[in-house]
Amino acid sequence: MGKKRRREEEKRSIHPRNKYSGNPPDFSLLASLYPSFQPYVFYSPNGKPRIDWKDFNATRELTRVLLLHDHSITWWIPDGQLCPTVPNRSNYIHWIEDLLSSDIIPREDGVVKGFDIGTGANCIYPLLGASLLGWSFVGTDVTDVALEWAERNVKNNPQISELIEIRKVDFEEKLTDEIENNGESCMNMNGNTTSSLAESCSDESKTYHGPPILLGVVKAGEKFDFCMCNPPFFETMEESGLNPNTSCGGTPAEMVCPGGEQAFISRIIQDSVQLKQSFRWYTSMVGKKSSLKSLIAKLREVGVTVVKTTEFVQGQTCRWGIAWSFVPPTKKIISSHVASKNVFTFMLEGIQRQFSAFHVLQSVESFFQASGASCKSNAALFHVDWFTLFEFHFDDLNFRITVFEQIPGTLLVRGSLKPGESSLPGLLSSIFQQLEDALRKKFIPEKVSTHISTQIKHNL
Ligand SMILES: C[S@@+](CC[C@H](N)C(=O)[O-])C[C@H]1O[C@@H](n2cnc3c(N)ncnc32)[C@H](O)[C@@H]1O
Repeated sequence: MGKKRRREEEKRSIHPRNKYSGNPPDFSLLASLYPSFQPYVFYSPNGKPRIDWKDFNATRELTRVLLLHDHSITWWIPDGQLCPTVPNRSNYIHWIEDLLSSDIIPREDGVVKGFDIGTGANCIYPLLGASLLGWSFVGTDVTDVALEWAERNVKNNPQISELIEIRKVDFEEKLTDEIENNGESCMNMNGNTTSSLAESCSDESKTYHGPPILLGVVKAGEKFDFCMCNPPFFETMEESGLNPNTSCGGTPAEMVCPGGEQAFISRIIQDSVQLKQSFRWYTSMVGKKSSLKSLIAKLREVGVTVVKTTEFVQGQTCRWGIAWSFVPPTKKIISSHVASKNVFTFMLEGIQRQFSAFHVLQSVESFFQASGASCKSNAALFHVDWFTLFEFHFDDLNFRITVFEQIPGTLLVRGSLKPGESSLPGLLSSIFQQLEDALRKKFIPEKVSTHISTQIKHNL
């Protein structure tokens, strides 16, 4: 990879507020300051300090010294437990920070309260969130080793320990319920997947049968600003492609769950439907793009008000973040027709749920075809931050219509002249008005349409 490309990759992979953005860990400096790190550092022929990323002891020691040096956190995990990379994990924290400070949903003041699903022995998110941003956390887990070490990691940091509660997911009772209601569960009492049970669950491979995640763990009346989760991504250890004893560690209890991430996050979605606004934002990491797409489809079905996604590039791997909310979005009253000389836009709000951006695009196409124009549609692929982009060209006028899906039920329709074109803006404006009328008529129930246009009138 060329230098320029590598720099671009690095830029893409790290959040601008991340401590390590433009300032990667200096192994040489760390080795000189922390003698215990020294044995893991070697120098490549060009004199660059390196560590062996396949050596669990090296990655664990790096995490330990980074947390100590840059965050004043005292930290440790036992052999084989999942070892987090500090810069990567910080990206997720900063993304949540962005969500909380955006005005997508109304902001709230006060100490931010987070809920870390499956905090692990490493307890990385609460430790980072509390030390970087002063957030308070409930961190949950199911395994004894995770709970014991998460507690230790909190207690060893008295400067933030008041901010973090480690909560055991009490699933013995629930397990009994599950057995009564659903037959067998796929987890044993220590949160490990037992192979015979896992096999017996394979028929319902995408259904989660494990311990509770949010419902039954969140206490009555509790409110959180967000939940976050680095879920067990895989259905089997083979799928994870990881040897539990190498590199960044990861035991089956940490990496695997029957049905994989799809089942695990689907349960979070199910729980969120019950808990609704007990959380302002529900979020999770997602490991596969295919899961991301079907999770977004599920979210549409359950009627969330907002969905956001992001991409986390982590070395060779790419992960996604998904966030949703049931809090009504901050209403942005946008003038029905914002027109510059060459760009025309309007919002379609309150679209009936059975219609997607794709249906709107098809109608745009039919609208132009009906008037004899020749057009070519191009459904481009799904993008970061969940807007779906479709383009098509109205050849004679060299006009492009783009339909952006902003949040479920709200689309932005944008029409623009191709760069360098100076066609007849008056004509375009009139065509665009007719298009808006046709789309409103087709996709927006009359009541909503009247309500929105009244609001627009009052706010102009
Ligand atoms: C991939 S690890 C993530 C650990 C840590 N958060 C990190 O990012 O490195 C997933 C964790 O979820 C835990 N877990 C599995 N099922 C759970 C449940 N129902 N509730 C809470 N934690 C669970 C596992 O024990 C494991 O520690």
